[in-house]
Amino acid sequence: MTFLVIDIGNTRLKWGLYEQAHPESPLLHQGAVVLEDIDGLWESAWQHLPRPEGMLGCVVAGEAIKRRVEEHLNRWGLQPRWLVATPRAGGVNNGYDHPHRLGADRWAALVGARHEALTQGVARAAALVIMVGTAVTIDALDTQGNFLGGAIMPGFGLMLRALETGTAGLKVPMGTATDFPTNTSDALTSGGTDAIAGAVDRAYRRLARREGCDPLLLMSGGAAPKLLSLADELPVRFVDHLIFLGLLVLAAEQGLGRQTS
Ligand SMILES: Nc1ncnc2c1ncn2[C@@H]1O[C@H](COP(=O)(O)OP(=O)(O)O)[C@@H](O)[C@H]1O
Ligand SMILES: CC(C)(COP(=O)(O)O)[C@@H](O)C(=O)NCCC(=O)O
Ligand SMILES: [K+]
Repeated sequence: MTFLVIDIGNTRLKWGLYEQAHPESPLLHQGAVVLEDIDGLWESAWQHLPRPEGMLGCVVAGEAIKRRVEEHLNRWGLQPRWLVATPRAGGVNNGYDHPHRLGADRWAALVGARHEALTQGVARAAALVIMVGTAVTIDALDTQGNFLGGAIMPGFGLMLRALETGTAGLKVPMGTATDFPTNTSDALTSGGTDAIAGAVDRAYRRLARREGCDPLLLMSGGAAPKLLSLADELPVRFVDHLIFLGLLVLAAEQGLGRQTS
């Protein structure tokens, strides 16, 4: 069999085709498209895949996008299943005031992170989960797998666009992050990088203090490579497929391996 996982964010749809609905399953095929190109997803990629026997997805991009993807899934006769955050699943307790209002992508990433943390040994099982996409989220898991809460801030693109539209003098090309920027492009890129890195640093220290140990620091998302330099200061691990991993853990738990259409 094969099992499809989908992560639809506010910028891109990411998909992965796995051998089975299981966290240790091999990844067979994967791809990503920006939301503007979603209508071509069947012709460009999915029609060439072996038909998945089941799927689980998370979507934070809204109903219209979700329905367009469901039309593609229908061509396989595949019943769409979209994750909603719950009070407890995949070994994680959801501490959000209204658990179901937590973004499904954050929920999947937390479940994936908990799975990662446990495979590293209980002493280091607290984790900080950073997703760097359209927005940046910084979510904390304690040593027991309780999601304590987490912050949302604008991602690189949103920060730059806000500065561009809100000022007259900041319409410049992308720059490079440096310690002491000496031109507008570098100043903007450095500002965005420091804003995110500084927020991560604060959250990391806060969680370490609370849990009395060094948390696992996991970073994922399309723009995570822009924060590579953070590894000079913090023990950050870049993980490619944290959301896919969480979706597989949850799919296995829900017995979605063999869905009927
Ligand atoms: N081909 C690409 N098209 C658009 N953004 C890209 C691309 N490659 C990397 N990125 C970066 O990744 C970010 C989107 O990351 P992603 O995790 O897909 O976000 P989301 O889950 O919010 O859709 C963009 O803001 C951009 O910085
Ligand atoms: C925080 C998010 C906008 C992140 O979206 P992304 O950057 O992945 O496109 C998304 O997880 C969301 O809409 N969450 C719902 C609100 C919440 O989590 O509190
Ligand atoms: K995301």
